[in-house]
Amino acid sequence: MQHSIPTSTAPAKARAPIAIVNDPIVEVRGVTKKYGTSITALQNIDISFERGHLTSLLGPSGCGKTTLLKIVAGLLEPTAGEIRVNGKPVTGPGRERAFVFQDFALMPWASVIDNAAFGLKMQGTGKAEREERARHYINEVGLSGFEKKYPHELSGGMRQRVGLARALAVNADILLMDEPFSAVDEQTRRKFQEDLMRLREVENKTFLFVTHSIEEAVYVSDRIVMLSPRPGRISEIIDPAIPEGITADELRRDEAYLDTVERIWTGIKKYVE
Ligand SMILES: Nc1ncnc2c1ncn2[C@@H]1O[C@H](COP(=O)(O)OP(=O)(O)OP(=O)(O)O)[C@@H](O)[C@H]1O
Repeated sequence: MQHSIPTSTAPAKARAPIAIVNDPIVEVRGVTKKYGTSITALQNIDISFERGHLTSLLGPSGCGKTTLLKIVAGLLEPTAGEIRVNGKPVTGPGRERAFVFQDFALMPWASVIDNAAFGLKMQGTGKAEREERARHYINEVGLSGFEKKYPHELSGGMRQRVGLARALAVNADILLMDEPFSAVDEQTRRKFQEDLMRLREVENKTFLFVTHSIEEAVYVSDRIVMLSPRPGRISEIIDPAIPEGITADELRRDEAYLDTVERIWTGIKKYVE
């Protein structure tokens, strides 16, 4: 794991916290998003995301996590401000960004390989090449042998892996994941978290990841961006600095881990009735 930056920053009252980023791949500049006239989902968000890192967006329900992810994906337009990816303004979805939906958005009538190859097909990649790439990533996410199966023949965890294979196959640099683990059981979730961290190392991707789970965020993230609601703003930035090579069991007893989980919970609980 690559938790290189020490735990940092204190909650700022007057100004939003600023994260130090050496090599930004995504820059969010002064982004405000209003829905209609009465809902300000995000207000003046400034944040950069480090290339090759896994950053989690965490915060109470309704603080704008999904809205921010969709704006970065180019699926939603900000009311004010802009997003830059590799220094270029975002005007819509792009090849360098892949969105992994909460429900994995698989096509029920298509086999695993066709689902995994779907993004490539949309990009106009020829059949032979897209099947080869899809097979490679099906193998990478541990689904070899299931190429000809259909989504209804798979468990929730397996469907999720197909969604991830599809996102990896288009070779996007940035994977935007909206609560990718919410629909699977705890055991599958843990296995998948480990796989995700391995993939990040092997594939050298940048992950932006929305989660509701504090423990998950602290476990998998290089950096956690905490949002507060009404209107959504950045309230705190935390770099968990979990020791490298630690097992899941050791982690749950690790003092730094427990302190970070507690600190985040203290920040969130005032919003939870
Ligand atoms: N299409 C929409 N129209 C109107 N309001 C919306 C729309 N989408 C989101 N909102 C509102 O904007 C705010 C932020 O929503 P968003 O889904 O981004 O939050 P979230 O932090 O991802 O929430 P959750 O954790 O519950 O998924 C909420 O108050 C939500 O009700």
